[in-house]
Amino acid sequence: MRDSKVVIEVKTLEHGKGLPLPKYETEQSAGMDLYAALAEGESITLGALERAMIPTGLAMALPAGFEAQVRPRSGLAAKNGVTVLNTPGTVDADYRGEVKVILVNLSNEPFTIERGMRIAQMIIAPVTQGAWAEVEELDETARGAGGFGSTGVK
Ligand SMILES: O=c1ccn([C@H]2C[C@H](O)[C@@H](COP(=O)(O)OP(=O)(O)OP(=O)(O)O)O2)c(=O)[nH]1
Ligand SMILES: [Mg+2]
Repeated sequence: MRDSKVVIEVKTLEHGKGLPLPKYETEQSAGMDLYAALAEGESITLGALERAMIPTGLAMALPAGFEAQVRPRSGLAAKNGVTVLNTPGTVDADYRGEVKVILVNLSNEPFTIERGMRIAQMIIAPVTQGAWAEVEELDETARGAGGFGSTGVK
């Protein structure tokens, strides 16, 4: 395990004040849990198949060459059917707005989100940008144009 961590400038927005900064729950956790920065006493209830953008109260400046991925928490998915609609959400290094989590309730039971709930997790990952090299013909391979189950299921 690398012992150095990527330093991320973070700004706590007014409605995020009083909530802890996201942290790694165990020494080698890949993700930091994101807190719902709803107002005290405010709640959002998602009915079946409903979605909402949940504020985290945080804005950040990732170093160039990194992204943050917003991913579901498995506990919420397994127990409540609640997941991140656009998973993995992409936070670009040049984004300076508030990080938000698009939650969707895929269960038949209503699910209520309150301030301070850990609703998703954020993974910091390196980014590789591609550059096109346009050609008339691509090289031949054994797979060729086969895909979408061309090798079978078993
Ligand atoms: O789960 C997410 C996904 C995105 N974002 C923010 C950060 C990201 O940098 C920006 C744009 O995201 P994306 O490129 O996925 O959305 P888009 O629909 O393509 O919007 P845009 O046209 O602004 O790029 O929105 C979040 O806060 N949470
Ligand atoms: Mg985009």
